[in-house]
Amino acid sequence: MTARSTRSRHADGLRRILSWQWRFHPLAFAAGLAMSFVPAIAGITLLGLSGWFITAAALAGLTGVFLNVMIPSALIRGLALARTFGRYGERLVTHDATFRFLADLRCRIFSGQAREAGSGRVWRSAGLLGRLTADVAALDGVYLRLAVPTVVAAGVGAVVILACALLSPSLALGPLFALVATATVASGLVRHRKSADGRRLEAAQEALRVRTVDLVAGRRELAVYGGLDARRAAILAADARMGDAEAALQARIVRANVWAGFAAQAAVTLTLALALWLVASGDLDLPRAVAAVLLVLGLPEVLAGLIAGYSRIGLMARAADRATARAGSVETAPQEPFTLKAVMSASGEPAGGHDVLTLDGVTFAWPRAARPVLENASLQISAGEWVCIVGPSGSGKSTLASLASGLLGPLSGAVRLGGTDLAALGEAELRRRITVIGQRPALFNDTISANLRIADQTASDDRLWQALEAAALKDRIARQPEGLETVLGEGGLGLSGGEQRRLGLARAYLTTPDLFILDEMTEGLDAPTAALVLDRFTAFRGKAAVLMIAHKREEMARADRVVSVGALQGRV
Ligand SMILES: Nc1ncnc2c1ncn2[C@@H]1O[C@H](COP(=O)(O)OP(=O)(O)OP(=O)(O)O)[C@@H](O)[C@H]1O
Repeated sequence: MTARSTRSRHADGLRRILSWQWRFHPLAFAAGLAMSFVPAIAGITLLGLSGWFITAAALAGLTGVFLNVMIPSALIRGLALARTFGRYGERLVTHDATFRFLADLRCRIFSGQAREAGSGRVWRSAGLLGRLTADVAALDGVYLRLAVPTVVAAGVGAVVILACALLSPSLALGPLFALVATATVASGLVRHRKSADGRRLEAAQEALRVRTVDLVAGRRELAVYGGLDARRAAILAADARMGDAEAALQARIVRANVWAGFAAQAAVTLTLALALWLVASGDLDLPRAVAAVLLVLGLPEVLAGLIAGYSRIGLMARAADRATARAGSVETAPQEPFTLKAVMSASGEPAGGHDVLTLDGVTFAWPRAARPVLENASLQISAGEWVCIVGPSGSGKSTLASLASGLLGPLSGAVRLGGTDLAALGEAELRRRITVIGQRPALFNDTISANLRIADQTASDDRLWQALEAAALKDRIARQPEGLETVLGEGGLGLSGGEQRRLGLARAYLTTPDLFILDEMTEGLDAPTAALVLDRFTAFRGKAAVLMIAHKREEMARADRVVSVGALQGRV
């Protein structure tokens, strides 16, 4: 990719963020910009007017010339109030505009991401989630630290140049120089925004996050196998890299500030010299000369905001590229609302015939895999039918279960529920009609009842006990002094592995889906418990169809049909 195309891509991300913010909240956007001028103009005018007034009053005192003090002192009080309240109002309005926009953008990015995850193009991970939240946080600067300071610096700079030119045309030179020099420093920051430091900082932050999560999640294995020290060293290395990258970035920011400060002081010196020369030559009176110098003296405060914002433009530009790429798919993706009519016929039967689940010529490959896991796989499961999928380890059984449940989307072919493509079903509808029981249920550091009610917020205690009984766990929980209110440790600590799996089953039993998808349901259970769990599930499932990934004979014995994953793809 050429430097020019990368540059325009970066500019595009930032431009799109700004244009979205304008489109979503035009009033707040414009009001924020307008409000930002109030404290800046009031502050700089206050400085110039005060300088003029103090000098003019002193001269009037010395020479006895009449000076109307009422109007300037009233103006000074008014400007001081305008500056204070203007700054408060500006913060309120610009931050409100930004947070409203970010709330929208966050939803767009996350729903775009969910759609992509559903299409199988990417998969969810803690790293990705961290990146997304960091990107959205970085984007609050696009309006607040780039757009507002740029517009304010240009506007206030023009006002000061005009005011100085009205006092004496040559006095416009100082503020003009300050403005051009600051713009040059800012454009240097824009040119360097793709420097390796920013990318290194992001990479180190990500490594730190992922390694810390890994250490916490895997601390038991690491302690058992003696890997804690190596992990700790890896975290410290990422932390050191982050510190180095941050220091390099800060050094550039400091250099930019030094140059901008130098340029501002040079502009003040130039204005002072010109003003003295004009006073000496009798072309300007002293109060106006002081006013001009103080007007230019107030400019660096306004221009400093610009440099501070542009110092972080690289981080913002990369965040904007990633965010717009993700949220962009939401803009273009068809947002067909789910309608019950589209799926069910008047009789309540699935509209597409008697099949509950249809896989039609499904092909799927994991990113970066040499070849597809599944190629042209087809399967039909009728209402109430129990189908077992078997196959050697790594043949793609769990991948098939994820495709059938809509957690992954096929690269080609179609997966349909009751005749409707899964992609066309709303997420809530999909989860209501399909219940997935995976190999390892996610259990939270909360009470047993709260862990169960994830599946149904409104379930009564009686229903929870029924579900626990169906999962062969009722007696075990009833023995706990706190019963349903027993608090589990992180990841279900306090229950054995088999009990944790059965609690996952009990949670699934709070749903009434058309299709259960079971991935090695009785894995890790002893033979009598596995038989009990299968008996209870058989009684519990009612008319729901079942797609079961199975390794055990006892599981296959319950099925109406046993199909190998190879046979689904026409390989027997
Ligand atoms: N998230 C993933 N990213 C990349 N490749 C994956 C991912 N999950 C699975 N695979 C690969 O896809 C192939 C099929 O995996 P899958 O888990 O579907 O097999 P399986 O038949 O369920 O195996 P097992 O019986 O051992 O659970 C394997 O080669 C595996 O390495």
